[in-house]
Amino acid sequence: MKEKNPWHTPVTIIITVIGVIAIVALVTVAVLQNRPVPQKYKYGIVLDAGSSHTALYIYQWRAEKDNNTGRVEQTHSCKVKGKGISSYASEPWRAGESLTLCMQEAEKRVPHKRHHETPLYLGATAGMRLLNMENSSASDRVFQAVERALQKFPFSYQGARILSGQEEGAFGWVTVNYLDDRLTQGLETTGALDLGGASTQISFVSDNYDGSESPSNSVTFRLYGNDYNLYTHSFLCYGKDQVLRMALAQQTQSGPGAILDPCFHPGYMETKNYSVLYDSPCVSDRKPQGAPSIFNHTGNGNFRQCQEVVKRVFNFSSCKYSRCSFNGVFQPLLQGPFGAFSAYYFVMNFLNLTDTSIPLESVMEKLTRYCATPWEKIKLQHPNVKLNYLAEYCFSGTYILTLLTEGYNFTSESYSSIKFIKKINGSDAGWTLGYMLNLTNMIPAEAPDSPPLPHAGYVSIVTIIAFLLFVLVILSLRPLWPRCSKQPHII
Ligand SMILES: Nc1ccn([C@@H]2O[C@H](COP(=O)(O)OP(=O)(O)O)[C@@H](O)[C@H]2O)c(=O)n1
Ligand SMILES: [Ca+2]
Repeated sequence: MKEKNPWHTPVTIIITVIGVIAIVALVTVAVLQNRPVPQKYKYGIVLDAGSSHTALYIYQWRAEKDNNTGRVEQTHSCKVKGKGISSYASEPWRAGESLTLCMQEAEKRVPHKRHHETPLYLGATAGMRLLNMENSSASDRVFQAVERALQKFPFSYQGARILSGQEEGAFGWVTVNYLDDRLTQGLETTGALDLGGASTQISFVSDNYDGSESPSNSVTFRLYGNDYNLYTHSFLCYGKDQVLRMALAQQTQSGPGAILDPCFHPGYMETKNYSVLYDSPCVSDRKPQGAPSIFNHTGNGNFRQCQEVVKRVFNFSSCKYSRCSFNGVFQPLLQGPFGAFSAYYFVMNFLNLTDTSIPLESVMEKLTRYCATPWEKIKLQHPNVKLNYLAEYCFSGTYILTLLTEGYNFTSESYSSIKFIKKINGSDAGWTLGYMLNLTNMIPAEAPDSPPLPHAGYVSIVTIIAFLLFVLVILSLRPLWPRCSKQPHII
């Protein structure tokens, strides 16, 4: 005769209730914890204070993905009216004032409730490097004025500073490879060529370069679990505007008063001021003594002769390393592909020469014809281009080809591995994005753990496991189930 255990029914009920609560709790946690957050963007603003002008860039990324794969993108850019901040050395307040319009635009573009958390950076490049060398208190005053102007805005101001040449080169390289999604994939990287008005940068990874030969040219990164040993060099004074000064300064040495310049079109003639020409540390030591205050600058449009003039701004005489580019600067063996941006793009795009599948020899022939075209004809062909910019494209194109081939040792073959680019996937190529990614720690050293399952899959699996657990609990309680609860007990 079996005696009924008085605990059977209550225990079963309690365990079942606890089980159900636990399962409901588990599923709820699973659903809530891994649920995609409603889409929310974060923003960052970088001002690129270049030697010739300042530009503002706004970047945005999804808040929940900031530590994940490359999805920071440029949403807006604003070109500051007027010249670069270094040109306001004698009236610094105007440097600050010049930024106002673009900053007001940024205030409208970034959603109001994100203003306070949006970091704002200003990075200055070669124009401020030169001003700082020439007159450091003037450069301090420019920064103070800029700082005062930027702090009036509601963003999270993170400072204004001069980037080193290495930083400028390395962050340009990070930007190009980030936008191409080469870093997360561990793919072969793209070298970066940046041409500014006052300096130029070359940065690339070369397999047979370990950084020991010239440590100052070496930058190491660990990004997404991969180590990179980057070669980078910034040539101060080798931006296209300063090289033009150097080329002119060199030609005035042969006799003051007039220059017949092969880098300018036949028929071009302007009266220029020596003091303006020599007002830069890149050329100031070459100023001839007792020269007249003005000179006649006349063009004769000859690419080959222009190339000879440009070659003279490079010094190839000594190299204490295994190999050099120019001016005794170490450069390992070139390893492509390369992306060439900023003035490289603007100039080659104007000249219709961005297609590098055209052989280098044909590019040179085209430039020869362009340089030889009379100035009057050039003006008629481009009525909307400002004349002082228009006059310089023959020189700038010649400088670019000479820098690449004679300076960096690109050959007819390796020239075709260069792409002249402005944007990659909607964002401008340049140092600004890499700079911001670095300062906001948005590129992790190690590859981020990718979720093993998307959210829906995760919820389904937890639900199935919970259900199985439930069944298991119920079955395990079977021995405790009252056998014949509906039958009258037989005593
Ligand atoms: N639409 C444009 C914009 C800039 N540029 C040139 O691109 C260069 C930009 O240099 P930058 O102001 O960034 O100067 P750095 O401080 O980088 O040396 C200048 O030589 C400008 O004249 C151009 O040729 N066309
Ligand atoms: Ca620049």
